[in-house]
Amino acid sequence: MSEVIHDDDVVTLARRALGKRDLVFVGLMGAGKSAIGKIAAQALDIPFVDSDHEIERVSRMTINELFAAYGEPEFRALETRVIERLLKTGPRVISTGGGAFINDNTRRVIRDMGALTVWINADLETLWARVSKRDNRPLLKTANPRETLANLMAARYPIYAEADIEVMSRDAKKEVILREVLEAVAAHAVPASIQEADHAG
Ligand SMILES: Nc1ncnc2c1ncn2[C@@H]1O[C@H](COP(=O)(O)OP(=O)(O)OP(=O)(O)O)[C@@H](O)[C@H]1O
Ligand SMILES: O=C(O)C1=C[C@@H](O)[C@@H](O)[C@H](O)C1
Ligand SMILES: [Mg+2]
Repeated sequence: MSEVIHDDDVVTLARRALGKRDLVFVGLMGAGKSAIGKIAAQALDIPFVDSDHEIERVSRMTINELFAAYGEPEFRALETRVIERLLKTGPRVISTGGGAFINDNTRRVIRDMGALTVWINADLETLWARVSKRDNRPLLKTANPRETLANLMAARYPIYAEADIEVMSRDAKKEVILREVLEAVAAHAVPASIQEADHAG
C-alpha cells in the first residue's frame, strides 16, 4: 500500500476490510503478539483479549502452574476451548499463545470461525533478546533454551506461514509494526460473499 496514505485512513481502511471478523495474532513466544495485538485493538477500537491471560483468569492458575499440574495436552485442550469461546463472543483482537495455532484443533476452530490471522514473524536474535528476560515460558525450561527456541522455529514456522497475513517483527517501534499490520489488514477485505450473507442476516 502507498506510503502517502494518512494514518487515519489506514485505520479506516483496516476497520472496513476487517468487517465483523476477529483479528487473531499468531507466532512464537516473544514475537510481540500481545504487545502489537493490544495496540491494534486500540487503533481499531474493538476489544482486546490475550488467550494466555484468559486461560490464567478462568483457571486461576499461571501457565507455568497449568503445565506443571496437568501437562501440555490438557493445557492445549483448555486453550482450544477458551479460544473457541472468545471467537463465538467477538469480534475482538485475540493474541494467542505461541502454540495455539500449531495445535490442529485450535487452528481449525480459528479458521472455521472466519477470523483473519496475522503471523508476527521474527528472527532468533529478536526472539531470544525478548524471551530471555523472563522465566514464564514452560517450554523454554530446558538445558539450552536458545536451542529449544531455534528448534521451535524450525518446526512451527511452516505452520504459522499458513496465516492470512505475515508481518516481520524486528528492532523497530511497535507503532511501525502496527502500521504494517493495519496496511496488510486493509488489503484483506472481507470476501463479498460473506458481506452479502451478513447483510441478509
Ligand atoms: N516491536 C517491538 N519493539 C520492542 N519491543 C517489543 C516489540 N514487540 C514486542 N516487544 C516486547 O517484547 C516482549 C515480548 O512481547 P510479547 O509479550 O508481546 O510477545 P508474545 O508474542 O505475546 O509472546 P508469548 O507467546 O510468550 O505470549 C515484551 O516485553 C514486549 O514489550
Ligand atoms: O509457544 C508455546 O507453546 C507457548 C507459548 C505461550 O504463549 C504459552 O501459551 C505457553 O507458554 C506455551
Ligand atoms: Mg503473549
